[in-house]
Amino acid sequence: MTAQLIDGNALSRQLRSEVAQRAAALTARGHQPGLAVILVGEDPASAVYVRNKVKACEDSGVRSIFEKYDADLSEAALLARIEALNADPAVHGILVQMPLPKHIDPHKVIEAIATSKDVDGYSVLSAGELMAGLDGFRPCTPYGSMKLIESTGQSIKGKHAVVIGRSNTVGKPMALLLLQANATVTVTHSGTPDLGYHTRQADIVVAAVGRANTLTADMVKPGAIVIDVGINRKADGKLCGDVDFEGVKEVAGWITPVPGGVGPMTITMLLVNTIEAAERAAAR
Ligand SMILES: NC(=O)C1=CN([C@@H]2O[C@H](COP(=O)(O)OP(=O)(O)OC[C@H]3O[C@@H](n4cnc5c(N)ncnc54)[C@H](OP(=O)(O)O)[C@@H]3O)[C@@H](O)[C@H]2O)C=CC1
Ligand SMILES: Nc1nc(=O)c2c([nH]1)NC[C@@H]1CN(c3ccc(C(=O)N[C@@H](CCC(=O)O)C(=O)O)cc3)C=[N+]21
Ligand SMILES: [Mg+2]
Repeated sequence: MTAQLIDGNALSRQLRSEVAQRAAALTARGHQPGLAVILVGEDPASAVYVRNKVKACEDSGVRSIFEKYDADLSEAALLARIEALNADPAVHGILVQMPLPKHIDPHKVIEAIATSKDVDGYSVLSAGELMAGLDGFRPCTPYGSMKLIESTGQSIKGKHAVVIGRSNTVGKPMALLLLQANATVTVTHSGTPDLGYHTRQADIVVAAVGRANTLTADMVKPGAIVIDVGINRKADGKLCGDVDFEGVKEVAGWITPVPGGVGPMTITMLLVNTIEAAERAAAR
């Protein structure tokens, strides 16, 4: 192995100890931060992620309000719950786990969440704030991926970053954050004819596709920083990312593992956003 491992669990531990200090300070002033996490339906992966989020809250002194509903919950009932949480001063962040059952419009749900509590950074207004370079909640996965890149100590300015994937929650905001850090950014997607042509020029690659082995060793420039957002389940039940870790680690300069890379950082940045929301509320 020539690449250095970027340890998302270790970086999460560091950042979560800061979160815990800020949570304790708020709690001492009578403003314990609170995060509402809503899960609708029985998706097993969602259940694991939600459990991780609730546990991370408990470990950091953030109060979690976990609400689990059957898959047949009506859209109107979910919107009513969000209205109630919007109005609850003890709730500073609201997260509705995606994906939702088909009869519920995710856009309606996301836009129902008060912008001041949109700790996922999924709303149109939060996305617009990011695009405009204004302060707002940044989506947790790209935000955490930036922290992982920064943890290498390498300057981002002037580097060529290639993002694979253009979803509203990962690829697009990732590209904007890299652009804000003065990288030269290329965004690729399923319509990109020769992915390797682009990634071979990249000093930084962020893979967010949802397909194992999308990035292989022959597609990576020696010394590159490789961030693997993908979460895929192999036939043996184990998790893997979008990157052929075994091959790419022999070429890259830095690489994140799956599990233990971006996943824990997503949860950490959710806590950071929640603390930020609680601090803003306490200052009002
Ligand atoms: N670790 C974490 O915390 C998180 C992990 N994830 C994981 O990250 C992955 C991506 O998530 P998400 O962005 O929500 O997924 P989406 O399915 O919404 O987006 C996938 C993107 O990949 C692109 N794509 C598909 N095939 C190719 C290809 N062959 N070459 C290049 N691009 C391709 C798609 O292109 P097009 O737009 O043209 O369809 C699309 O833009 C998933 O595995 C997901 O589970 C997601 C969130 C958090
Ligand atoms: N409203 C909303 N916000 C989200 O942030 C959101 C979402 N919906 N829907 C699904 C995706 C996915 N996501 C992950 C979070 C943690 C891990 C995570 O903890 N991963 C561990 C492994 C977990 C396991 O063992 O399965 C790791 O990579 O080490 C993964 C993925 C958040 N998402
Ligand atoms: Mg997120």
